[in-house]
Amino acid sequence: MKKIMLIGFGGMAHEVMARLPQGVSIGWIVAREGHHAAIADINGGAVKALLHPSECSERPDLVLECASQQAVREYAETVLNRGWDLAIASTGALADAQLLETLRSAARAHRATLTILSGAVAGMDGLAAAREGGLESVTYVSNKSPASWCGSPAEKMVDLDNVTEATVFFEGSAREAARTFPANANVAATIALMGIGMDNTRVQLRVDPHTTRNTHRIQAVGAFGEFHIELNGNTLASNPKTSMLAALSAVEACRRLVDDGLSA
Ligand SMILES: NC(=O)C1=CN([C@@H]2O[C@H](COP(=O)(O)OP(=O)(O)OC[C@H]3O[C@@H](n4cnc5c(N)ncnc54)[C@H](OP(=O)(O)O)[C@@H]3O)[C@@H](O)[C@H]2O)C=CC1
Ligand SMILES: O=C([O-])CC(=O)C(=O)O
Repeated sequence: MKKIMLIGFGGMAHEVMARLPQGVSIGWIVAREGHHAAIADINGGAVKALLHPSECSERPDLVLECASQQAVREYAETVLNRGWDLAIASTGALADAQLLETLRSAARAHRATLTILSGAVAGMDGLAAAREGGLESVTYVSNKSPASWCGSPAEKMVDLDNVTEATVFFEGSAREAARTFPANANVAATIALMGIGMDNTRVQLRVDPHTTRNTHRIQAVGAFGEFHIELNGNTLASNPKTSMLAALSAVEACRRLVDDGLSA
């Protein structure tokens, strides 16, 4: 049985717990103290609640971050310095070039892997392959409902309650997008990390009162040719900011621990 550590106890973490592949169990959950009683109730006390990964004295088979960019800043280096493999959802934390370098060198030094979950988008394998031949441009457009942008800085850029048609409220680099919208624009950072980088990836963020889905459009142009991907993702019932596919990419990372044979 593979035993993983979850970081976070919100929408994505609950989806992972509900869909955990056979042969994988959750040994530890890093969460704020307010969640510890609920964690202690899972599977008759089989899961240990922690305030920090350093409280764990065993080696998890995988540490899965489903929390926030702040959580990546707080815990990722500790995890990698112990030589534990880490997969992150809050990829926008890596818009901080210094943190990215720190985590890369910790992973190299301790023979751990730092996996960027594909999250809410598809095509990251093709984008990384295209990069090998040279990419000219990568653009990303995110289109979400007002509920998705609620609680984000979008509130100050557009009137979310009264918007009547799809409206662009942000244009800039992936680095700016990921930093400004930490709970909504991790996808911009993921695309940048797999493609032409944080400063060269152009991003447009839109609010659309006529949708309930999170739509991600990627256009990549390079020596390989050109691709356009449009993904219309359903959101989690528990969190309209988060696409179900993002949670499913975390589930798939767990499945890789037990499936051998074919790999994408
Ligand atoms: N790469 C991608 O495509 C995507 C990435 N994401 C990222 O995944 C994250 C999780 O999504 P989701 O589960 O839907 O979000 P939720 O807001 O539903 O849950 C986040 C959980 O993480 C906890 N948390 C946040 N920061 C910390 C911390 N520093 N220490 C301990 N616990 C922490 C929260 O604690 P509390 O309840 O105490 O506040 C909460 O339990 C998002 O914030 C976003 O960064 C999301 C969607 C797509
Ligand atoms: O889940 C999504 O559609 C995207 C998201 O929140 C993010 O990029 O942070």
